[in-house]
Amino acid sequence: MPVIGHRGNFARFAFDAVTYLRRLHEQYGEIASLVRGRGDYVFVFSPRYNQIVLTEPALYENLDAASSPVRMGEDSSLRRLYAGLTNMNGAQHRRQRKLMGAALQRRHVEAYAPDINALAERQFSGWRLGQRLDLLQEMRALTMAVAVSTMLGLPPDNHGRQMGRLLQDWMDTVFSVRALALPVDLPGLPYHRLQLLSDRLERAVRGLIDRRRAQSTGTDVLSRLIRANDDEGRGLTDDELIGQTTFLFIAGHATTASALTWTIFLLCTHPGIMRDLVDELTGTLRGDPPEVSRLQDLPLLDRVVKESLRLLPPVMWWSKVAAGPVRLDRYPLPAGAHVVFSSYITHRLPELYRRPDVFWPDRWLSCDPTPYEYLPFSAGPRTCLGAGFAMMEMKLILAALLQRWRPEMPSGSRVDPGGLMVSQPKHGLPVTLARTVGLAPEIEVSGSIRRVLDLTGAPG
Ligand code: HEM
Repeated sequence: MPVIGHRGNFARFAFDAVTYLRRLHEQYGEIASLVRGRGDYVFVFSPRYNQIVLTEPALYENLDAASSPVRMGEDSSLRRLYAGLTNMNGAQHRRQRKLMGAALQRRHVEAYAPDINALAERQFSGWRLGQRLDLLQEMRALTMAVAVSTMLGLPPDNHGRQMGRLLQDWMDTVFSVRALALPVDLPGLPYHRLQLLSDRLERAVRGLIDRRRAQSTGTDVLSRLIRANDDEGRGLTDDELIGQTTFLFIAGHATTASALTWTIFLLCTHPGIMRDLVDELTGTLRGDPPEVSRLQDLPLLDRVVKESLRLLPPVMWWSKVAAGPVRLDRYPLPAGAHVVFSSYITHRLPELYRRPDVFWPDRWLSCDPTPYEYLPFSAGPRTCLGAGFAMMEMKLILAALLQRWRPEMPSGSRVDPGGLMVSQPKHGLPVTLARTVGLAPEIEVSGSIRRVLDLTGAPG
């Protein structure tokens, strides 16, 4: 671009990632770079390239403190809070992933189902017929309550809510463009606020770790992490626990809230599928909260969730960094090159998914993609450790919500996908609550969602 050069491309990507990625893919195909002739920012879109980038974590690493755009001091609270599993590599990552994997084993995760059901019930029983609410806000509040309860062992009110707000505030600030653009620690500037917030959050998380250590029997993820030991009998240090606790909270709740919101949006715009799903839920569960063992009796719910994560994946793109000079297929890339891959684009390749822009849960009756063709949770040795948790949480919440309420969007609602990395409707999702019986009306939606969603109906 004139004057601003490649920074212009970067800004276009940052302001509207989906449109930018779509254009790049349409124009250049399965691989493209941010700047013609330079390999320091590269975008890949096909399963073949996804596989190359995701199977060799020693060559394509995750962004750590050194490669992160966030500036942080060597011995700072910000650096310790930032040291979550996703921001480390090599032996350190392998060791800590094993310990986290032990804490997030399936049987431990499934034991959280009654807590999730109770929190969902509490939220949905407070709603009133005809009430208007923003479903995105509601889903955020609910997934945050689930995160503070299951990850940290805190009650959803008072202390839990305060801790949740502090974590959320830190997360919003650390990834804010203003704090990134001007990393100067002077009173009044956003970066200074980030330092103060980091000190406060670190003190709060340390206090929580001390209390959980003293209890020694907790079943929340933090308590299990504290008790986890590697082959040599070594557990995580307090500093390591601070990074992992913060990351687990961040990883777990905004993503799941986004996925739930998009799923409800897709159901509102497809009343026939909503009706079939409500029939399946009420026919099987008869109004009861779903026990985890009954989820296997809800095949349409499974297809709806899978299809929603295909069409509107919460994490639209993710990136890796070349550990040294590498050859990506026939292209030489310098050390430190960023390689962005996008589930969003891969999930819309017509050679993999027929009529890719259509919400069509029944495609999953016969569709069986490889992990590099369907990757809402990434793929390979660094795939999301909470995928099982997220799938269970989404299904439990949807089953509880749709047995009680039918959210209806006002016809003509404007929906624009937004969010830099975690996708969500820019202006929330305003809905009115109707009774679950009967068929929802057909509605028209406007906004840029129309460019990425084909509402003409599933193939016959
Ligand atoms: C719909 C919800 C979620 C989505 C879409 C999602 C997606 C992702 C993605 C794309 C990654 C990056 C993987 C990579 O580096 O290649 C990731 C990593 C991770 N996620 Fe999730 N996630 C979700 C929910 C959760 C939950 C609920 C938890 C915790 C209970 C969780 C824990 C993690 C962890 C620990 C990692 C780091 C793995 C590693 O670096 O080895 N995620 N997730």
